[in-house]
Amino acid sequence: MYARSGLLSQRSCSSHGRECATPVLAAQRRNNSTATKIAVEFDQSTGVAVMRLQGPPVNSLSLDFLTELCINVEKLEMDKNCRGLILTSSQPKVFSAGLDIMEIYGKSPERCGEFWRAVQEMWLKLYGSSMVTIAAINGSSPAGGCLMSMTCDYRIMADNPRYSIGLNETQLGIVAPFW
Ligand SMILES: CC/C=C\C/C=C\CCC/C=C/CC(=O)SCCNC(=O)CCNC(=O)[C@H](O)C(C)(C)COP(=O)(O)OP(=O)(O)OC[C@H]1O[C@@H](n2cnc3c(N)ncnc32)[C@H](O)[C@@H]1OP(=O)(O)O
Repeated sequence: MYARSGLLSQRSCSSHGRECATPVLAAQRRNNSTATKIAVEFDQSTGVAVMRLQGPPVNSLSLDFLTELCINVEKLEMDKNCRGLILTSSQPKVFSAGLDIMEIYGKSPERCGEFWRAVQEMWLKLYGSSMVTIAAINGSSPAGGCLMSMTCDYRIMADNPRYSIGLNETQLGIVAPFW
């Protein structure tokens, strides 16, 4: 979902010194899902977009989720009026539970490869963004959730002792591929 006044066209541009993505994007080619796991509100007057993660129950990062996230970041990146992006969660108590472990458990090497490429695409898009990016971490954010927030320029976390954040994935026997 991308809510703002006016239509967002997928044009090539170089405003604000940015090189924009080509109109046909890798993430878009991959996206078959119609469900919306990301809601974006763009405030024209401030130039700041708020991206809410709304994948129940815990915003786990599935291939569909990552694809939708990348498409939305790309769209905002192409909008010369958008200068800032706040990433936050609509789910109670959880920012993101990290990678959807069902996407890697018992899957073929090809499928795992596709999934890890999508993970890489996500953090490269956020880390390389020309927008000022802020993770408003309003819940727990283990492993891939922590990675996602680390790729933002700034992080602010809700002060609640029940919320945790960190790279705990080795406890599950998961080692990120060599990038
Ligand atoms: C620039 C950077 C370069 C390099 C970076 C280097 C390294 C980065 C590597 C990143 C790698 C990441 C790997 C991963 O992310 S693996 C996933 C790790 N995640 C976890 O271990 C989280 C486990 N979950 C929890 O701790 C809790 O669920 C949580 C605190 C998030 C929420 O707790 P709550 O009590 O609110 O809910 P639950 O009842 O526990 O869960 C609800 C249902 O959600 C399911 N669930 C939870 N987490 C996941 C997940 N990750 N994937 C899929 N499903 C998940 C859980 O099983 C429950 O399901 P049901 O039982 O209701 O069916």
